[in-house]
Amino acid sequence: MTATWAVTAEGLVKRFGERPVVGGVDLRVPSGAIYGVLGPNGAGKTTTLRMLLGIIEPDAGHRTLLGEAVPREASDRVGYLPEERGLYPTMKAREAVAFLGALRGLPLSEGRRRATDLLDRVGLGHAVDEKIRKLSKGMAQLVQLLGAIVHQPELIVLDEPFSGLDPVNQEKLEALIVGERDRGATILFSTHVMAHAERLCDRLAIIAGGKRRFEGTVDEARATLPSRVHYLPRHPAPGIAALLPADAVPEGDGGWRFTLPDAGVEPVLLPLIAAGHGIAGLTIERPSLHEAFVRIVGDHAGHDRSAGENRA
Ligand SMILES: Nc1ncnc2c1ncn2[C@@H]1O[C@H](COP(=O)(O)OP(=O)(O)OP(=O)(O)O)[C@@H](O)[C@H]1O
Repeated sequence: MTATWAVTAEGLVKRFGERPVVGGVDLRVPSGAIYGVLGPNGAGKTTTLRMLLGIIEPDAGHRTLLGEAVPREASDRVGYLPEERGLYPTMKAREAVAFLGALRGLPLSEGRRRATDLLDRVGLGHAVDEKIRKLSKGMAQLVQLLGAIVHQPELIVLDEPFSGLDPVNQEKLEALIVGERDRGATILFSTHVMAHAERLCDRLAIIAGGKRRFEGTVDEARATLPSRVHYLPRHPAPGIAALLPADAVPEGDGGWRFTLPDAGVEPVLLPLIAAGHGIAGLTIERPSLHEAFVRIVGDHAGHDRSAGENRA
């Protein structure tokens, strides 16, 4: 049966001691989507993923994984890159990938065949017979990631998969994630780097302070902040400020910046043109996901920072 939702969670709660680290998170990850769980350090992303996978039990709430109410029953259909990286240092790269696949039910011979192709795809074809301890940290991380997808799981869960990778390997990983989605898999990954989420996510949730603060598409997240207008008059002259919106501020280049009014920019421009100021330049700047994230988590960042410090 193909579930509409690869993952669902309702009111997930986890306490460590007295402190609720996850305080009632709801999630619905559509099958076949790339879904990002975004949040600052200490927000509760890893704890949430671990509860979804059945690695730890929630103190309250319900979740389903590929339609299973007991997540472990779906484990052969899931691939997982945990936050803690680690492979047997004496194992060779191809063997390590095949071994991780075998843990999820893939025959070793098939795992080795697929491992060779996968390693080639990420530019590690030369390292198939290299021992893990001889690989760089980033290369070993890619090997571990291939081990999470070699059995072609329906759901791939990646905890901060981009951290520790150089820009070239980050691009390879992005391509790999898109390739897996195109194969039909669902990808759920956590990150606090907005650029990857902005490029990859079909949908995303932002959690901070153990609570979900936003759920939707990247565009919907960006639309939580108004767009800004940069207007450069052709003929700046005294009195122009009176024709501009109240929040307009002058810029060093002779232009003005203001919030895009609900009615659009035209009602602002028409009087400026009529008064002879003209238009030498006009840009409507949409907020980035980074800016939306900072605003959405802003109120809760202090709490999350102190939580992160507690752990260190
Ligand atoms: N086993 C544990 N015992 C006690 N506290 C824990 C445990 N695991 C996590 N925490 C605390 O729970 C909070 C959330 O941690 P978690 O790792 O889920 O956050 P995160 O969003 O993944 O953070 P990061 O981006 O820094 O990895 C942190 O304050 C952390 O110290």
